[in-house]
Amino acid sequence: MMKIQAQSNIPTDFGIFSMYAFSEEASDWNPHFAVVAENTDFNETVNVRFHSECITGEIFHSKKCECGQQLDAAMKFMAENGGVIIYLRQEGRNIGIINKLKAYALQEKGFDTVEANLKLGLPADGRNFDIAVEILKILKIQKINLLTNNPDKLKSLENTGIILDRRLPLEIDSNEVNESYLVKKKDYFGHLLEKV
Ligand SMILES: Nc1nc2c(ncn2[C@@H]2O[C@H](COP(=O)(O)OP(=O)(O)OP(=O)(O)O)[C@@H](O)[C@H]2O)c(=O)[nH]1
Ligand SMILES: [Zn+2]
Repeated sequence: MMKIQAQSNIPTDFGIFSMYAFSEEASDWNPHFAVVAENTDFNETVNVRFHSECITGEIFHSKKCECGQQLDAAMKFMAENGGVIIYLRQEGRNIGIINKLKAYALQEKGFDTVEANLKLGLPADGRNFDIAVEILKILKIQKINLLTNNPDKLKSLENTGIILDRRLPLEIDSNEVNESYLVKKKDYFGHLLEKV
């Protein structure tokens, strides 16, 4: 069973957060995280972001997606309003970084973000958000606002006992590279995007 393996404060440019690592085994090198802003009251409605890992976007500032900017915007929002970022080790919509780089290589040849995954024999989106729900339950969070544009994340809360108060949009302006990626998100995955 997944549980809290460790917890510590981390001072950041946005403020102080408390970082929890979750895994089944303490030896797991890729635990999921809950990153909790100061002044977050778990007994009130809690602002929450489910965020899937994106090494290219978050660490190397790739312009192919908007993940890094979304993570920064979410941290800023949580620092100002209280809340929790649940950081899921679901790199590349859960196909892993090696497969994501293979998918990017196919995208260089003209396949789009969905076609490239399918061409590799992988699902367009291999995630489910049950782990995030499990983390909310471990933290005893009952009622949330979810920062997302992704309808699947909203659906994942149905019949879980977690109450969704509001969806809070987290929309980033497109750049010259990622516009078609964002259009595909909207048209294929049904993301609630208003700027594309
Ligand atoms: N396979 C694949 N994964 C990608 C690609 N571009 C971004 N990703 C991954 O897509 C995921 C995006 O996750 P999130 O930031 O949680 O966002 P989301 O599901 O779009 O929903 P929001 O909550 O609206 O941001 C990350 O795991 C990225 O690594 C791509 O072209 N191919
Ligand atoms: Zn990304």
